[in-house]
Amino acid sequence: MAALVHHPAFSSLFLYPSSAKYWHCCIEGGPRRLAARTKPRNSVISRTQAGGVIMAFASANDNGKESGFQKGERLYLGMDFGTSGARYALIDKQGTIHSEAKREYPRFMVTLLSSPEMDILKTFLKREESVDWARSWRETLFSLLNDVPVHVRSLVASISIDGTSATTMIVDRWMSILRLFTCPSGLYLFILILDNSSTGEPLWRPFLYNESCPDALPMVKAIAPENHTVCSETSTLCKLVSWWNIEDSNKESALLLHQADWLLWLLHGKLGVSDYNNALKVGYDPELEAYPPWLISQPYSQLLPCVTAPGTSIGYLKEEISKQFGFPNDCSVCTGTTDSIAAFLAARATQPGKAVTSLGSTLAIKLLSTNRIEDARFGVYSHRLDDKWLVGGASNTGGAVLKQLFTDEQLEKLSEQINPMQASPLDYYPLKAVGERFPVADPKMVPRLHPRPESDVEFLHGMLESIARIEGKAYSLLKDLGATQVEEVFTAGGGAKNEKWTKIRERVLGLPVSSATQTEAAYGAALLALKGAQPNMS
Ligand SMILES: Nc1ncnc2c1ncn2[C@@H]1O[C@H](COP(=O)(O)OP(=O)(O)O)[C@@H](O)[C@H]1O
Ligand SMILES: O=C(CO)[C@H](O)[C@H](O)COP(=O)(O)O
Repeated sequence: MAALVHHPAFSSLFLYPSSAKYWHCCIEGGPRRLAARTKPRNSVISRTQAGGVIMAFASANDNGKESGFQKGERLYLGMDFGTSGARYALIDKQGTIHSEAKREYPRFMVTLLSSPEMDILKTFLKREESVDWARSWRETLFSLLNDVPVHVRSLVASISIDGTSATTMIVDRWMSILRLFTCPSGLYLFILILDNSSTGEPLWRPFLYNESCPDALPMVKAIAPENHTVCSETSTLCKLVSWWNIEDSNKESALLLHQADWLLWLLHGKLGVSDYNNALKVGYDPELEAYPPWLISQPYSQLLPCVTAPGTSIGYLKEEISKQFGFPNDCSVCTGTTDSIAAFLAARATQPGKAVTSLGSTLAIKLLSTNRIEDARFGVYSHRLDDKWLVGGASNTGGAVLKQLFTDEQLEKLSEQINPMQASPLDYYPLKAVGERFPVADPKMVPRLHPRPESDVEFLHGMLESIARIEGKAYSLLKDLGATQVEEVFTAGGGAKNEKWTKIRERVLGLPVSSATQTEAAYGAALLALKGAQPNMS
């Protein structure tokens, strides 16, 4: 579909794709702020009207600057767009946190209008409506920018963002304008003018991190090396091929971006830039620092973004945004990474053998290894971290299953009654839905959550211990595949605060397990912003 605009001056016909052709939005309310705090130096704590939200503002001295900053000191903003919500952390060059906040994603529901394409999408989605994730993430991004205390915004030197891995967006690279001219001879002349003012607007709904595209797997396996990372139904490449096979228009102007890439584009305005962590699952080779020939030779390779290292400065914050929010003109925007890599960076583990388990909505494992391991049969792949490799994978087990069964308060109260030194006899495979990615790559794996005992304490104990056993199997698998032997595990994510779970995991893994000093991925993203600001600082 296109919108037609007649321009009397030229009697020209402007044709441009109307980006709203699919969606009719009904809004359920903006991003709900969960919590925010600024480094409590002479802080004033106040409770907002929304109830349950603590806003802590660092007291400002007379000239409105936060007390305690050296002249010329700068701050670095990291944002984490995780599975259930988004957070920011604002740090200084020593890594001290000066402000942080988190928000839940608003659920903007969209009703799929009927059209030939929509019938395809409805069968694809298997439902009549969907969450407008692009709108939700965009609103949350600007709400979080607005949560940064006004009096420190002018100190922000750089921004970076991490997102969920393999969350894939197909966006419009440019506006294509077809111009019709009437010639003196009465002939019509169509001229296609590709206007490279990038729209960046989604051409399709995002494919989320754990979404499977089994239809594309045979085609991907036919071109990629055996057991390559992309040979998984949830890989970014499978999502791209699935879209390519379904969509019959827009291919010439389409571009693939990951969730973090697209959010960063909203800030820097340069479309088509990614990082080698996010690009891993579309087939980018971080060792070659290039897309491999078997991928470049495919017709859809034209959609692939260019790739650079995480924490690379791409450009300055768009002028209209710096003006609107009061960020400085020299605030740079840097490439990001994935949420579990950001969690690893936050833990600041630098020696091979150290590992980070992210106990968020999912269970993501990252073991620092001197050698690269890759085997899609088990959902194992390696992300590059400078000159080493983060070997691991992401299971669909984790906090999202616990959230279905218990509130955070119940988790806290029930966990207090667990004896972590006693093994639970219950053997579950906690999944929210059918399908597992790692350490068993089985898209048909069925959740096992029964039998449920009378006691909720025993039930939770069984859940926590079963997830710990999956974690243990994962680390044993990495060892069997030749990764550096794990010596110590740090924990990130919402589960890191559960001390009883930590002790259960220590017993099951037979390893020292501790909560990372910084457990939020947003802190890792802030370290990337700090890294990206170094050149500007010199
Ligand atoms: N006390 C607790 N014990 C275990 N898990 C917890 C506890 N509190 C919260 N969680 C879990 O942490 C998860 C949220 O962690 P978070 O890192 O914010 O997730 P994500 O970033 O993946 O959305 C929730 O799924 C919740 O069930
Ligand atoms: O589970 C996830 C969402 O939280 C992601 O899959 C997780 O980020 C693991 O992917 P990667 O190892 O590429 O970071």
